[in-house]
Amino acid sequence: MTTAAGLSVTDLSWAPRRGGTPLLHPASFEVAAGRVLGVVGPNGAGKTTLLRLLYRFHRPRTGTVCIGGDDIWRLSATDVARRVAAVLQEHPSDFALTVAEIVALGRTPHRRGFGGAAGARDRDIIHASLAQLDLHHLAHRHLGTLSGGERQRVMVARALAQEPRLLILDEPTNHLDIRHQLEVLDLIRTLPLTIVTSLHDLNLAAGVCDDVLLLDAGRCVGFGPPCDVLSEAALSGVFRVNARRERLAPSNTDHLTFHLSNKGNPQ
Ligand SMILES: Nc1ncnc2c1ncn2[C@@H]1O[C@H](COP(=O)(O)OP(=O)(O)OP(=O)(O)O)[C@@H](O)[C@H]1O
Repeated sequence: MTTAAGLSVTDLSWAPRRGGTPLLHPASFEVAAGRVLGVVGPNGAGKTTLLRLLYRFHRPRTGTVCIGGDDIWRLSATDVARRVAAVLQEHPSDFALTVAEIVALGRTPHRRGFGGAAGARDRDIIHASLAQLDLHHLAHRHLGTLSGGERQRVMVARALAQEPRLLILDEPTNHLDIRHQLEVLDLIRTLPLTIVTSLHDLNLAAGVCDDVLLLDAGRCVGFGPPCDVLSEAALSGVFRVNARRERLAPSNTDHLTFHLSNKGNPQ
């Protein structure tokens, strides 16, 4: 049984070239073990760049990323893979592998030596991961024959099979119909892991995340509970729209709506 690990980010910045313009300006924040952080912001704000730093794809220009108290650049790649799993927007192109084979790849960091045989525990975990994402009926299908939404669920199942302590998700609801969006978000809420997820849908972010981090042109301009960070003023400024927070009846919940500034604001 894995346990969630806290994430601690200190003065983290990144630029593609030494001396180049930073795509992420120094940012510091903490995510306590078991919490869900949503990363939001307009296209090109730096969400994917930040996530890539968290799963050790980019080496920081400045600062550190600590998971469970350890700097990820002081750990081996295998140790990082035992702590962090990432579900990315781009899917692997090994279309000839079956769904079960792709999910089994999630066990790789836990095997002794590459190519080590799967044991009973590996098989149990693969089975449970397929079940959690409702994939058993697709287990023997080749990835290349699946729809975009089915592939997305396979990638989440592979990440769960990795038994990470921190799960990174880049737009996990992409390609998913409303039912599967709700199922993946429900799963996110119930997993006993620390989760960092980018989300474009700000109402989904407000509904599923404990905290949100708002990025604008590579700068962290807000961090905290959704009701504080996703204010009308902040969203209107960052997304250059008129953002309104409205109260829905009869559910009595908040809902954000957006209008282009030059088109007036329906009352
Ligand atoms: N390796 C790179 N070299 C140069 N520019 C890059 C590199 N990676 C990202 N960028 C640029 O950095 C900016 C932020 O990109 P990023 O993918 O992090 O944004 P994002 O917030 O995830 O955007 P979206 O919502 O469109 O997915 C973009 O302008 C992008 O073109």
